[in-house]
Amino acid sequence: MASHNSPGFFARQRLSTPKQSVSKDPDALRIGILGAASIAPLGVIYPARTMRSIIVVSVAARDQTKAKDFAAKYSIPNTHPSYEALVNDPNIDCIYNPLPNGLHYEWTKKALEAGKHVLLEKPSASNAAQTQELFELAQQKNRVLLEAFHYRFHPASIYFREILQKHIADGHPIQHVKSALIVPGIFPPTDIRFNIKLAGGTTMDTGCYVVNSILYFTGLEFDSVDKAVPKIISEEIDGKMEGVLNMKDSHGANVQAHFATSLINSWLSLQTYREFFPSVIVETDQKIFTFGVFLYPTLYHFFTLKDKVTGKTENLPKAYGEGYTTYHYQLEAFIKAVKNDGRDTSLIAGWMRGEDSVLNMKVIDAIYTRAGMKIRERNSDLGMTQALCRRDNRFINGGRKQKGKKPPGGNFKGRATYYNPDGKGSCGDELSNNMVAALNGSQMKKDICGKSIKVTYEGKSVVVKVLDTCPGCPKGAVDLSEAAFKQLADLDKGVIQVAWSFV
Ligand SMILES: NC(=O)C1=CN([C@@H]2O[C@H](COP(=O)(O)OP(=O)(O)OC[C@H]3O[C@@H](n4cnc5c(N)ncnc54)[C@H](OP(=O)(O)O)[C@@H]3O)[C@@H](O)[C@H]2O)C=CC1
Ligand SMILES: O=C1OC[C@@H](O)[C@H](O)[C@H]1O
Repeated sequence: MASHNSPGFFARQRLSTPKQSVSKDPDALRIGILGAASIAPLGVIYPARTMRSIIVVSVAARDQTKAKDFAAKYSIPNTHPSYEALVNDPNIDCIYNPLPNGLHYEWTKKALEAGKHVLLEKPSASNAAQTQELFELAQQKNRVLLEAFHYRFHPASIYFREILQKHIADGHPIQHVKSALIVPGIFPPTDIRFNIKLAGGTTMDTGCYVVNSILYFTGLEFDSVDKAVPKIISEEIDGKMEGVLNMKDSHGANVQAHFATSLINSWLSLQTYREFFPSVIVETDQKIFTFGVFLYPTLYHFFTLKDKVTGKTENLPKAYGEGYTTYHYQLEAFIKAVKNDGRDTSLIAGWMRGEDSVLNMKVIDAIYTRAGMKIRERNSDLGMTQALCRRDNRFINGGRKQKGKKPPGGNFKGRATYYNPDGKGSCGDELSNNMVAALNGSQMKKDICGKSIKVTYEGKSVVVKVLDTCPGCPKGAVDLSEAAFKQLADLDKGVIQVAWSFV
């Protein structure tokens, strides 16, 4: 497993983006790609170039010119005029689905119904009920369906899991787990990750890896979400999520797993997450195992093992294998499963079974519920959800119309969250006073700047000055400074339902 003879950093990067394709076997699997997605080259196109057993035959995009340009750029021989045409092409064996999350269910279902094997990007669907349905259908159709948790197939992940599981089997129970994936704010606000209609949110996007790493490496059983604190950046979109999962070990003992994930951190603030970034830390009665950079082990990774008795930390050898990417090892595993007619995947190291995908989504659903947020829904369900939200908001605001320049009177109800105000708020004032709030975009007006509101929760009240706007917060909502929120509830609660009025 040690990496003494494995390729160095630059050789590994060259292996990630091969320019030429090897020649293909006559019975090579024929795979088509849904959408000219950014992840498609790394996810499938480049790894397929190094394998005789698979050929990328076509891509379909909503706009055919885009599909043709993409095909030309990546030497894909064909395009299809629509997603529908691609999944129904009898000359295609497998489909790669890297569409936005909210379209995973619909197009995977169509592909399975058309008899295709599917490599499906993470997270598998918008919620656990959809995932369950997809895997039932795959079983019914005897097709392979794999959720693309690529990191699991890399030799480094397999090694880390093996040494950890051996230590547990030797009688050392897990006492605590911590997993985090903090991505700096590299995606624009228009990105699919911030679109509720496409089932966005950081818990869906990066959080799904964090949840998966806890389940996969530790083998602990999920019990419940102890706490989930979101940073909501627009309607139902979590830019950050932190919390604790209650897990159980094989003896029924409780173990807490801390998780943290974000899509909006600045590069600088990554420093504060250095101890996590992006890593899995597992503490047993005797040792602390760390797998650093678990998600991108091809780029770089490290393993440390700290002895709690001696306090000594040992660096374990790295495990780059032949130097290929996580996506390469994943595609090899997918091909193996498809070529194995019995569909026995039990011997494929790292394999993500249907029940693992369903559980992963159940944990994500439970995190959203604990955070007081909605679980993600299918695209076509969204019309109804929004209608319900509008009704809720009318109720929250007592049906009052807010006209004119005067700050609205009356009593309001809505969601309160908290943030760390710094610099100037949208009113132009320094937010140095701790007892401040940002009012939701719908109710915030210029002449509200500097007005005080009294916010009440479970018999406790706090008076705060409105100096800022929370554009993405729903009507009725207030985003309180951390200091103000603390006077009403434990920060662990993250989201509370409050009543408030102008004073
Ligand atoms: N495994 C991994 O390492 C990674 C996985 N992912 C996952 O892959 C998926 C795609 O991510 P990414 O490649 O970054 O996303 P992109 O936005 O680059 O690609 C998504 C594709 O979906 C298609 N699409 C169809 N309907 C819509 C719509 N309404 N709005 C926007 N796009 C639409 C577009 O295809 P068209 O060409 O037809 O217009 C677009 O190319 C996500 O599920 C994400 O979680 C993402 C990055 C890394
Ligand atoms: O690998 C990844 O890292 C960044 C994420 O936003 C992306 O969707 C994910 O798959």
